[in-house]
Amino acid sequence: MRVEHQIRAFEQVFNSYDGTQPLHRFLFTYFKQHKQMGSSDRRWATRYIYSFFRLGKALFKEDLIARLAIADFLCNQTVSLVIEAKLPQLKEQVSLSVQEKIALIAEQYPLFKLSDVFIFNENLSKDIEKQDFYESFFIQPDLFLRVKPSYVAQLVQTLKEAEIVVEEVSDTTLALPNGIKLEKILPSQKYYQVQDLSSQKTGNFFQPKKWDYWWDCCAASGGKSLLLHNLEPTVQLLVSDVRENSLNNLEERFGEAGIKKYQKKVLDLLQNNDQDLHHYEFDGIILDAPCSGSGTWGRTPEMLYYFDSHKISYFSKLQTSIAGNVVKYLKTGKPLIYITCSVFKQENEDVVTWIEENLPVQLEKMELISGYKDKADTMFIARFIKK
Ligand SMILES: C[S@@+](CC[C@H](N)C(=O)[O-])C[C@H]1O[C@@H](n2cnc3c(N)ncnc32)[C@H](O)[C@@H]1O
Repeated sequence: MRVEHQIRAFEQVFNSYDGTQPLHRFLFTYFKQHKQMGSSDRRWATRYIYSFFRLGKALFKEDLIARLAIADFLCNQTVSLVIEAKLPQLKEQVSLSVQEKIALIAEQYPLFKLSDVFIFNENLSKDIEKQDFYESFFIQPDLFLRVKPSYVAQLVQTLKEAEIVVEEVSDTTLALPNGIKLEKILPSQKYYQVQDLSSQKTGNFFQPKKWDYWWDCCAASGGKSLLLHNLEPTVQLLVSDVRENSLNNLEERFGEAGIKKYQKKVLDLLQNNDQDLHHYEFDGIILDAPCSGSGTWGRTPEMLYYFDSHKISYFSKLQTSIAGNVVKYLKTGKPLIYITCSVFKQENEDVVTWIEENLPVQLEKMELISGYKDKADTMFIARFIKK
């Protein structure tokens, strides 16, 4: 009976969700509207729906609940009622590694193809190691903190006292399991920022100089600006975004981090902004471009199921247009940092080629930051120098 109850709850969630909003937001509203679901019901429905989407389009023609059982088996280290009911022959193997479990599923379901987990294969950036990348979808990424070095020990102790498993990835980075209510354990963000490991690594490309004037032109809530400030606190900053809301969040985060001196503008970079910017000349521009976000789908696996590949060329056009509109405000000899959290060639290498061919800059270096190996996001970064 209980397994049928869980399956019914899963089916109702699955049938009510159409992929138009992020799954976590949908679930928040859904559970509010279905008050009869107790905390255990909510927990199981959440585990099942997330596991289900992590399977992407693999075994698409199989029965829905058989796919749920397979997905739940691949994504979790503990047995569920659905695994017991639908895959009883594998329930003893649930704590094996993802690779071993994939091999077992492939043995029992000859039509299983790992590449169907991520069906947008032909579009991948060239440095993605496909096998590792596909396998990464069955493991939930970690939550990463960027911490001021002198506060690492203190933070680690507080987290351990709260019985959180914490890994010191570097002398400024901590990794925690996802789903922790961090604001309850570490309420002040004065000494740390939540920032993905790969996003932290983009800082290696910035190389700011003392008293430089930089523009973070797609700043959103300021992740890259905070990183830049951390690397070189004397840098003067202009932050802009088309969304005023995001800049309000930025203001709050900057306040908490103690950054007071910066300029902020709401700018649509698809428009001509000369009226606002004609006298500006920057020593560095960070273009953390709007993109498909495909390097972050380990956190939003519903996208494996609902993403429409036509959007890739839409983003690619947006990226080249924005690049074309910002480069003129860069001083000669100074860097343009182009960043995406995408795994698609059209948003990464192809945009780099377009920029090199059409704008007065020269590529210095580029890199795919393969977060899929580190339970982190996958990102792409290129550093150009203005000619
Ligand atoms: C990847 S996010 C930036 C993330 C941010 N840099 C960080 O580290 O947290 C891309 C941003 O580009 C902004 N954007 C999209 N279209 C834009 C446009 N036409 N002009 C300016 N900003 C735009 C979005 O609002 C979004 O905040």
